[in-house]
Amino acid sequence: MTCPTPAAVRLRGLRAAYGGTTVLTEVTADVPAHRVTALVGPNGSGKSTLLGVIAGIHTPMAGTVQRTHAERPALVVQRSAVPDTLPVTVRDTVAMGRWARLGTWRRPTAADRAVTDECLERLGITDLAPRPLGSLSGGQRQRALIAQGLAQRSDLLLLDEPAAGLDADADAMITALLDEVSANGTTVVHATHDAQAALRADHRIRIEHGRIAAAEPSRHLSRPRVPVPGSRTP
Ligand SMILES: Nc1ncnc2c1ncn2[C@@H]1O[C@H](COP(=O)(O)OP(=O)(O)OP(=O)(O)O)[C@@H](O)[C@H]1O
Repeated sequence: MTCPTPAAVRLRGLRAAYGGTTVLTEVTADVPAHRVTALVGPNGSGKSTLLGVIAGIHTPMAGTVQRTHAERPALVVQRSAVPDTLPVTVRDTVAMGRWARLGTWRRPTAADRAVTDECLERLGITDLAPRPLGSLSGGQRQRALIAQGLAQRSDLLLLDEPAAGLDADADAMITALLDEVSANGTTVVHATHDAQAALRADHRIRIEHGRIAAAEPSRHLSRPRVPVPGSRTP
């Protein structure tokens, strides 16, 4: 199913599997550029797998993923995917978001450190920066992972249930953040079980049993947006 605005990601006839088990079948959909798309569906329907395929970390068995983005996608995983024992601080975790841009040998510049500071601040975790990641609560850790995703400054931001387990204030903050990021030119896709969060998105793709069940724009999609080149902000 396609959407009426320019697509940032075009998925055509995708099939994805783990070992011999197919979990996505004939997935065809478009992700609108510079908008927030909510990926919805029941547990096990294939949302995380599809995010992995879009991010390029899960290779599909068939079909194509066409991305119009210039930059490597930023994927924010669920906090449960990060081991408690990882011996890094919150600042290290967020700074890792800069690694893809740094390359192997370059040291972080003042600009890289400024982006890290900005993302810590944006997620309200500056005071947690020196703490080991493993010592944080689930919600605090989730914020750190989102800050890491923002620090990549990618034009395609993918998030797997970013607000799961967050309190109401943090949930509202994440929603506002995703809107702000997309308004500044980044394409956002987030998997969610939150019906309200899905309704607030510009566009929704519903997956059931590994197949696209529906793709529907909201009224917001006709809202004019003027992305400002180079001004993607956390
Ligand atoms: N690493 C894996 N190895 C084998 N099977 C997997 C793996 N990861 C996911 N699966 C299976 O693939 C299917 C889709 O899982 P996926 O995590 O993509 O669903 P989801 O919609 O994100 O679920 P949830 O809402 O519970 O997070 C499920 O049947 C799941 O059991």
